[in-house]
Amino acid sequence: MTAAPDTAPRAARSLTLRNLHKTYTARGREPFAAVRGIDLAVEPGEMVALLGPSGCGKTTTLRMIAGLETVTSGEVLIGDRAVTDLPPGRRDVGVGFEGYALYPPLSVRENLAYGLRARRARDVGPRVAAIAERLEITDLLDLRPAGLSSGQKQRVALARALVRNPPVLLLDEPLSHLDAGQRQRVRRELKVLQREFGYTTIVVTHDQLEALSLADRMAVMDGGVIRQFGTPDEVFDDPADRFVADFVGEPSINLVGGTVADGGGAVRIGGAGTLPTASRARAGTRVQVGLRPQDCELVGRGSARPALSATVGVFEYLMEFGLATVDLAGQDPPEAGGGGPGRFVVQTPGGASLDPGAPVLIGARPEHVHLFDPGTGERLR
Ligand SMILES: Nc1ncnc2c1ncn2[C@@H]1O[C@H](COP(=O)(O)OP(=O)(O)OP(=O)(O)O)[C@@H](O)[C@H]1O
Repeated sequence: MTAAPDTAPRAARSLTLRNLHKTYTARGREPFAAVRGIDLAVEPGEMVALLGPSGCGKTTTLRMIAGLETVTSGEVLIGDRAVTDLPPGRRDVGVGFEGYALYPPLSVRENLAYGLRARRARDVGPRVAAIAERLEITDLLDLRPAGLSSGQKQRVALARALVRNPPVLLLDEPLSHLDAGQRQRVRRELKVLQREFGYTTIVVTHDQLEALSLADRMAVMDGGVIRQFGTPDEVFDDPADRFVADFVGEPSINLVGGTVADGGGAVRIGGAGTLPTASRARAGTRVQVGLRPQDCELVGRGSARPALSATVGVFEYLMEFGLATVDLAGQDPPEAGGGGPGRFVVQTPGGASLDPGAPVLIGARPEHVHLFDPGTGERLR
């Protein structure tokens, strides 16, 4: 009987986190709860991005999954096997972390082959050559790590994580040191490899575009908890709260104070006018209104649609689309230099151009007008 070749896709495994906590305790310092109860169910072969501001606990979470950090409480399961207390080498995960040791005395080729040899894999040479080709590091194979740039080291670290076809792959900012062109190519290759081999993948990133383009679903974290877990579309179009609405999206969502209009279904924004909303918040409720630049629609004068009156401040032409910064009518003047309370950014279709000083009317579809509690940031549905 012939054994299956080493390069065959491995049966994908699920990855489950159950009420995961991490409290750092250092002598002479207050204990610090970096991760405060994370539940996450990643499907076999799925790619999930952990996204969130610096210090929100992304790397700590990844390190606990890898076994590089002890777990204060909770469970990590790969498939149905609890791995919480296993050392990293027995978890069957591939790790591509920044600065995760490449062995300095070994060449890049030997670094890539090392893990395969340790597992008595076959076809070591061809497998190393194949992954090197795909990550554009063939010409680096005979160099030692010390002679590599940070971008080159990053691609070698990624190749080393991928060459084993691990059932679970953990990546921390895998493309951060690459230049724009290379980042795009390696990102695409990573996605192709992931589809081909079916590794269940968690990728930590600061970069929203990276998260959007790579991930099947994303978990938006803040303060050691997951605020929302969903597809990029769900998170963008249906944010769980103001934090998620504000963190995800480029340019940022417009936020302005308003009051739910008589009869509901619309929200009044000072003297600027009203917008329709799908929220069922009660008439008279004071709210914060969120509307994405991409969801703003320019309304023709004389239209009966509810809309906000504004004046164009600046217009930036960005080829495929334009960005107009407008001042809403009847609002407090915006703070000097920054987006004040009455300032909106409006994305316009390519080809359209708006002159500074021009009056405009901004409308939106009701489902795009999100209302939040001004104090807690909770979504008012
Ligand atoms: N070994 C440690 N001892 C004490 N506190 C730590 C330790 N490692 C991390 N922290 C703290 O835990 C919090 C979460 O850190 P973590 O590195 O997980 O965040 P992150 O979301 O990955 O941030 P970044 O995007 O900046 O890497 C931070 O406030 C950090 O200062």
